[in-house]
Amino acid sequence: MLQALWKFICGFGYAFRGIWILIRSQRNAQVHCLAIAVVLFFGWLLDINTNEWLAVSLISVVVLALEAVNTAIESIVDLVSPEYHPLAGRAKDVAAGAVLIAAIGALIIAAIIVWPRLAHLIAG
Ligand SMILES: Nc1ncnc2c1ncn2[C@@H]1O[C@H](COP(=O)(O)OP(=O)(O)OP(=O)(O)O)[C@@H](O)[C@H]1O
Repeated sequence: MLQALWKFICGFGYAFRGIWILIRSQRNAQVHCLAIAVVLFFGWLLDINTNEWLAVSLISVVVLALEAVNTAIESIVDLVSPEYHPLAGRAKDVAAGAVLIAAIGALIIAAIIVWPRLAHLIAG
């Protein structure tokens, strides 16, 4: 029982180490973190409502989580296929595409939240 609990706690340690590796080594993950900080600041500044906070939080987590999966896929591909192989390239491109899809979704959500306020401001 105690051993199972210790294994469970160690699992968290490995996961936090993974997050640390992601943020320390990946420029894109650092950019995403900065973008999330900017979004949180503007969310506070624009006083967005609960549903908008939910959308912003969810898409931010999805982008960062996909960046982590993309980084893991890149590492595995580099391990098993250090030489050029079309399938290795395909795996990396599709993984990067997943991050891009989420990032485009984040931009669309940001536009949906900001646009009405901007239009209101412009209309005076
Ligand atoms: N082993 C390989 N075989 C075929 N194509 C590859 C291979 N490694 C990389 N590529 C191609 O080069 C592109 C860039 O690969 P790279 O390893 O630099 O990934 P990256 O996404 O730029 O990584 P990072 O975010 O760490 O800079 C890939 O998306 C893929 O198209």
